[in-house]
Amino acid sequence: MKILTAEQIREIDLKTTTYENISSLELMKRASKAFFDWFTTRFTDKNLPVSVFSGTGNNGGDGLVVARMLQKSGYKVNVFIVEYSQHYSEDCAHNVRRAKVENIPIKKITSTGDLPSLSGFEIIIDAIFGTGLNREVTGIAREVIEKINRSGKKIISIDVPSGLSMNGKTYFAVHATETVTMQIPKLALYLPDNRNFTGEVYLINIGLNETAISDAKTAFYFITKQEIKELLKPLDKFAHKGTQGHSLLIGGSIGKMGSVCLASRAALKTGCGLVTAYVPKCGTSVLQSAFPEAMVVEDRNDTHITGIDFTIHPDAVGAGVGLSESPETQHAFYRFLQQNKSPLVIDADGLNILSKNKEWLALLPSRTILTPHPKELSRLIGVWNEDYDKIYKTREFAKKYRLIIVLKGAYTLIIDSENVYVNSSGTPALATAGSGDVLTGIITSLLAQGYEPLDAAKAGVFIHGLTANLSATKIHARSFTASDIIDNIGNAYFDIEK
Ligand SMILES: NC(=O)C1=CN([C@@H]2O[C@H](COP(=O)(O)OP(=O)(O)OC[C@H]3O[C@@H](n4cnc5c(N)ncnc54)[C@H](O)[C@@H]3O)[C@@H](O)[C@H]2O)[C@@H](O)CC1
Ligand SMILES: Nc1ncnc2c1ncn2[C@@H]1O[C@H](COP(=O)(O)OP(=O)(O)O)[C@@H](O)[C@H]1O
Ligand SMILES: [K+]
Repeated sequence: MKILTAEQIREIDLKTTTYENISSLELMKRASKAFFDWFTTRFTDKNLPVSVFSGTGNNGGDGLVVARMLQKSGYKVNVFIVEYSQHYSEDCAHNVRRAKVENIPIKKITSTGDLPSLSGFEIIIDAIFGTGLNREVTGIAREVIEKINRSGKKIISIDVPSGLSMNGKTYFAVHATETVTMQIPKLALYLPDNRNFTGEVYLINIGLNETAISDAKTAFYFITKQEIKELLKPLDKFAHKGTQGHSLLIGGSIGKMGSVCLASRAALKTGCGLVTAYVPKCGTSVLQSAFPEAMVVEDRNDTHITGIDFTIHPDAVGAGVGLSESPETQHAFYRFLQQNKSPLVIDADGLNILSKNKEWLALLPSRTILTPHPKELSRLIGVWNEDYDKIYKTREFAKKYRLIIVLKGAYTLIIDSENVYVNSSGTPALATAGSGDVLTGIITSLLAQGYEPLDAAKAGVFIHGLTANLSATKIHARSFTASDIIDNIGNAYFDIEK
């Protein structure tokens, strides 16, 4: 699904009205009805008093239509018009008149003295600014937003939290508890710098014209379940373990063998036919008792890897989990990179070793997948000022070395030399020890099964996150573990193929 800019969305709004021969007012009604449907499903108690804060643009217009629909269906609604400008958009002005006719209590806020008490309200609907914001919020709008943010009430933002910048760092905006955005994902809603503004983000379909959307050009995408469903390969009736791919996981050192166990088990549960772990001697019995399905190739050294020598021919290699950064291990890793021809995933200490020896990046096969968390990424590319800067620097880095970067986080980003994909699955339950090791195993397995590296990264990250969504009502987020991710990979496949 495309992520688009405010300008592109404006153009799609316009094309929708032209292609479908409807007025902009009609489109506003469609959008507001979609929000109303979401809201009335989410808040079924009509006695909860609702206040709608609307601006004077089309986002304010949406708020006014929503207020009318809510009052009509029995909710107690008050509207406050934040008059930051005396210029009203045509559709907003029309809906102010309609709201007055329908006797909705409306109060204008033009100066500090007009600020209302919020104590009588349970829910605040924020329709002050949408994607039309083009400068920092000042004056009365700022005062209102400060007051809303201090209220401690539930704040539901229409389209975007008012004040959120669509193309740069945001310093001041509504702190929404939930944001209900109109059909098209906006990048700003998924960036960690904005986590205090957006709250939980929901996408609602407002019936924008599909041709208009498909005409828009972008380098940013939001990964959906449907896309992952389309890229998964069917299981061949005559499949046998030799046709399903062989994953090799290289890693582990004394005290850190669990990481390789997790990655190897995740690889097998993701569906490759064979899994081999390459570990130091101390790891062999750990692996073979914890995970009998895996084969083990043993390093000559006891505590950490000192020479990566094997005779098997893996279809994909995942290297780095629990590896350690001892000088002998670094040297072994270097020699491995010089000889390796298999598709490759590198995580954890594998990334740290590369950060210390950046010239080795040139040895990586084209489309190698690196899976850093933000700290590991900064060791590779240096520091960044804010999220947009981080994304552009990462894309440059991916381009320079022809890599695919999986930047882990709440909305994991998959970045190659051209495009940026935002993952849509996952919950904070995934913030648990070994979660990243499991991801490495999943992606390595998909690579071994013959998926293109970008598809393996996208599907792997989505499946990993989905295990947490599917377990949300069965395992409390606080007690969800990396092993629970592995145990739910099958359920994730079921859910995607549904
Ligand atoms: N065609 C329509 O009627 C549709 C309307 N939609 C809604 O329309 C919104 C966009 O509406 P608009 O483009 O009218 O803009 P907004 O309602 O987001 O912005 C309000 C107005 O304030 C002005 N402004 C911008 N920054 C300001 C600042 N810091 N201080 C004071 N004034 C400022 C702008 O010139 C703009 O006219 C979307 O977010 C969405 O909610 C869409 O949902 C669906 C289609
Ligand atoms: N709040 C969150 N929401 C969704 N996913 C998360 C969240 N926190 C962490 N994750 C995911 O969990 C994994 C953690 O990986 P990593 O930091 O390498 O952990 P570890 O080193 O413990 O294995 C990543 O895939 C990341 O995207
Ligand atoms: K808003």
